[in-house]
Amino acid sequence: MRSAHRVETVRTAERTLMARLPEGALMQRAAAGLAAACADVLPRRVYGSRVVLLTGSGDNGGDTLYAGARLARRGAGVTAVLLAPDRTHPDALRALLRAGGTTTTAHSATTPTALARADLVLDGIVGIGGRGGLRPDAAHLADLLADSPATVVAVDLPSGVEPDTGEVRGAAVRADLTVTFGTHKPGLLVDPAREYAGSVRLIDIGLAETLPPTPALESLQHADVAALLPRPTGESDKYRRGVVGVAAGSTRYPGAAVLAVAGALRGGAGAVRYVGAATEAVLARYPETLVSNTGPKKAGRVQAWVAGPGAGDDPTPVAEALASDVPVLLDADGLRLADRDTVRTREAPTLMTPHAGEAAALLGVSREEVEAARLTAVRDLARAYDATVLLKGSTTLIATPDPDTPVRVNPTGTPWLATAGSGDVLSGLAGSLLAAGLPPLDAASTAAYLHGLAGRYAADGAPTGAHDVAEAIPAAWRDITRTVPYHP
Ligand SMILES: NC(=O)C1=CN([C@@H]2O[C@H](COP(=O)(O)OP(=O)(O)OC[C@H]3O[C@@H](n4cnc5c(N)ncnc54)[C@H](O)[C@@H]3O)[C@@H](O)[C@H]2O)[C@@H](O)CC1
Ligand SMILES: [K+]
Repeated sequence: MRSAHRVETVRTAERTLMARLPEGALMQRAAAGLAAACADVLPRRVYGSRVVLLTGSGDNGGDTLYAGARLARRGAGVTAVLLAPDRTHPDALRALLRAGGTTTTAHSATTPTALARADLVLDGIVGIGGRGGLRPDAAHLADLLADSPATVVAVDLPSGVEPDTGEVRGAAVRADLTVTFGTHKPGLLVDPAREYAGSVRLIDIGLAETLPPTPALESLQHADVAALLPRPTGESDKYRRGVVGVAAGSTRYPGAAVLAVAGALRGGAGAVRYVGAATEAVLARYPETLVSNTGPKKAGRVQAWVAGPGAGDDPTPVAEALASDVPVLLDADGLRLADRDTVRTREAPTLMTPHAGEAAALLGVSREEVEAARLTAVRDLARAYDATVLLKGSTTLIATPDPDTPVRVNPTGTPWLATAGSGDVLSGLAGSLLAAGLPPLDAASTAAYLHGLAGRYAADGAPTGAHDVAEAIPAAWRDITRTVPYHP
C-alpha cells in the first residue's frame, strides 16, 4: 500500500520526530537521499556534471543546498539560483559555498544560460510550505526551466502544485522525477499535479515512526488487491459466489448491456442475471447469462445490482434496484435517474461511478471544476449522496462518505481506456465484486485496479476497444494473484 499524508499531519509528525533527534538530522537524511537520487538520474557520472539549484527561502531550499553541496563534493559544478539571497537557509548555503558551489539570482543575466546548459536542475523553490500559484520570480524560473533540456528533479514536490489537493493554480515546475520525504503528499498521486511530478521516489527519513496509521490517501498495490479478490473454495457453488444483477441497456443502446455483462462475468460472481430490453444481444454474446425482460423487482434474487449503463430515460429499473436491500452500483444514466434522497436513505450500500462530466452535473458545477479539484469533488459527492463514489478519469479516485477513511487512488490505468464502453465494463466488474461480498470501497478499488491493468494489457501501446479490455481482465487477475498461495 502506498500512502499519502496531508501537510498538517506531516508537520506534526516531523515536529515530534525532530524533538527526538539531534538538530538538523532530518534535513541531512533528506539531503543524503536526494543527492543519491540525483546521482542515479544524471546521464553521466557526477564528476564534471553541471547542476543548477533553484533555491527558495524555506527548508525546501535548505534540502536542495545541502544536496547540492554533496554533489559539489563529488566533483559536480553546482550553481544555486537564490530567490531571496538574504533569507536563504544560512547553514545550507555555507555548506554549498564550502563545497565549492557558486550562487546567482533569478534575474541575473547568466541564469538563462546556466539553465540551458545544465545537466540537472533541482527544484527547491517551495515544498510543503508553498501555497497558491508560484510568485512572479519563481514563476519566471519555472518558465525558463520549461525550455531547458536538463533533467529536472523536484524536491519533495514540484513547486507550484497544491500539496494537499493536487490542484495547479498557475505556473508550476514540471519534473522528470520527484524525490519526496517521509511520506507521499496527496498532490503527488492526484491529477493534475501528478502529471507535473514525473516519477516519484520516496526517501525514508524515519517519519513512519511518528505518522498516524491512517493516511489521507492510499493507493493499492498488487499484494493488497490479491488479498481482497474473492476466490472460490471447495464449498462454493454459483449462488454462494454471488449473483450479480445487471439492469442496463435499452433497444437504443444494447451494447452497454453486453459490455456490463462482459465485465460482470469476469468479476468473481457465480452468475450474472440480466434484466432489460437487450436480452437477445446479451444472449448472443454470452449464453451463460440468466436473462429476463422484467425489471429488477420481479427478477430473481441477486446479491448486488448494477443499474444504469445505456438505460436511456426510464427511471423505473433504477428505482426498483434502489428499492432492493442489496448493494447497488449506479452508473451512466443511472446516476441521473437516481433520486438523491432515496440513495441517502438506503440501508444497503450504494456505489456511484461517474466520470468528471457526470460528477459535475450531480454537483451542479462545471466539468473543468471537477477536473481541477478531483479530490474535493469525489469527497463532496460521497457526502452529498451518503454513498461510496468512484470518480473515473486520468486518476480514478474512490471515496466513502466518512471523512476519516482514506480516499483510494487507482495506480493502474492508461489513457487508452478513454474509449467508448470501457465504463460499462468497469460497472459490471465492480458490481460483480460487490455481489461476491466485497464492501463498496474494496469492490470499487479492486475493480478499478483490474480494469486499469486489463486496459494496459489490451492496449499494449495501440488503440483498443472495450471488449478487448473485458477479455483481458482474467490475465490481469492472474498476474495480481500469482504470488498468493491458493489451494481450493
Ligand atoms: N521540517 C523538517 O524537518 C523537514 C523539512 N523538510 C523540507 O522542508 C520543506 C518545508 O519547508 P518550509 O516549511 O520551510 O516551507 P517551504 O520551503 O516549502 O516553503 C516556504 C518558503 O516558500 C515561500 N513560498 C510560499 N509559497 C510560495 C509561492 N506560492 N511562490 C513562491 N514562494 C513561496 C515562502 O515565502 C517561504 O520562504 C519540505 O517540503 C521539505 O523539503 C525536509 O528537510 C525534511 C525535514
Ligand atoms: K520543490
